Amino acid sequence: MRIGIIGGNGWIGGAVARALVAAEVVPAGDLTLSCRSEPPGWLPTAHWTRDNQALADRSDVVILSVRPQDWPAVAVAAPGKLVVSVMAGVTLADIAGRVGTDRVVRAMPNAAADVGRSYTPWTATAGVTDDDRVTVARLVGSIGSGDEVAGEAVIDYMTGLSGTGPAYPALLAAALIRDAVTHGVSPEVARRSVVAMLVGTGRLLEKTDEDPEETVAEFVEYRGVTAAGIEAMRAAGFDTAVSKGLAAALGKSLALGTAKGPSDAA
Ligand SMILES: NC(=O)c1ccc[n+]([C@@H]2O[C@H](COP(=O)([O-])OP(=O)(O)OC[C@H]3O[C@@H](n4cnc5c(N)ncnc54)[C@H](O)[C@@H]3O)[C@@H](O)[C@H]2O)c1
Ligand code: PRO
Repeated sequence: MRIGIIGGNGWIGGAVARALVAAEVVPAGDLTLSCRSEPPGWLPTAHWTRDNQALADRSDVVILSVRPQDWPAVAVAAPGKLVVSVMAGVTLADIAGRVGTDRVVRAMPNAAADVGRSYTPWTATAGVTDDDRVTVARLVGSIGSGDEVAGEAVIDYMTGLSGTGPAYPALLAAALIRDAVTHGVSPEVARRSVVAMLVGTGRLLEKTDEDPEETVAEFVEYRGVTAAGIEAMRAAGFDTAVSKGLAAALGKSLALGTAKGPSDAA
């Protein structure tokens, strides 16, 4: 199987490229990566090109990883081939029509792909075969875990949820660290303690399979220090702020699908 990544020099395209080779889904020589400028120097044995049509012609699977705003300028035909898009907002029908195939998948990874911990939901057109699903599961498995989900509405929503990857936990972490530092904790200790909290939380939730709602309830029922913190955060609008943030992210995700013009101008 030969794989091509349009936008292979980007944040996500590059992470996927390195993961595919590391997981031995494809040898570097069978990987084609397109970029708009000089090849960056990593994966030197992959085939680098500026010609997206040449990339599609020498690949069995084409991954689309340009920003949604740059998609209208990508002219590429991959008739009948499996095309996997990671682009926010851009629809299956748009891709199928432009590329000329009925085998299209929309997958939504996140930046933890860089450390093999992306959660990547995906959905497929009716033309996607059982063999294609096995291929997509291998692609997704190389950067972490994922699930096939029912329809594009779920992908559009998940773009603003799991697609944001480390962003919301980092937002919480930054607020926690800022507050700790204003209370006299050294920045190094604040950062180390908060990162340990995030990693520890992830590992605990994974290990116990506990619903986070139960974790919160357990601490609230304990009626101690943590309960006081949780209740004050909720009274100050924590849940509302999260809902509003997710609604804004969904709105942007839908709007990006109809975005026009180069990302540089966005
Ligand atoms: N960054 C994320 O966390 C994230 C998460 C999920 C999905 N995505 C999606 O992944 C896609 C890529 O995002 P990114 O963050 O990697 O962006 P990026 O800007 O880092 O990478 C995009 C790459 O595409 C290149 N490019 C643009 N037009 C091109 C063309 N015509 N031919 C070849 N290369 C071209 C750019 O030069 C750039 O290197 C986007 O559609 C985005 O919605 C990103
Ligand atoms: N990260 C990209 C963005 O912020 C796409 C989904 C999440 O647009």
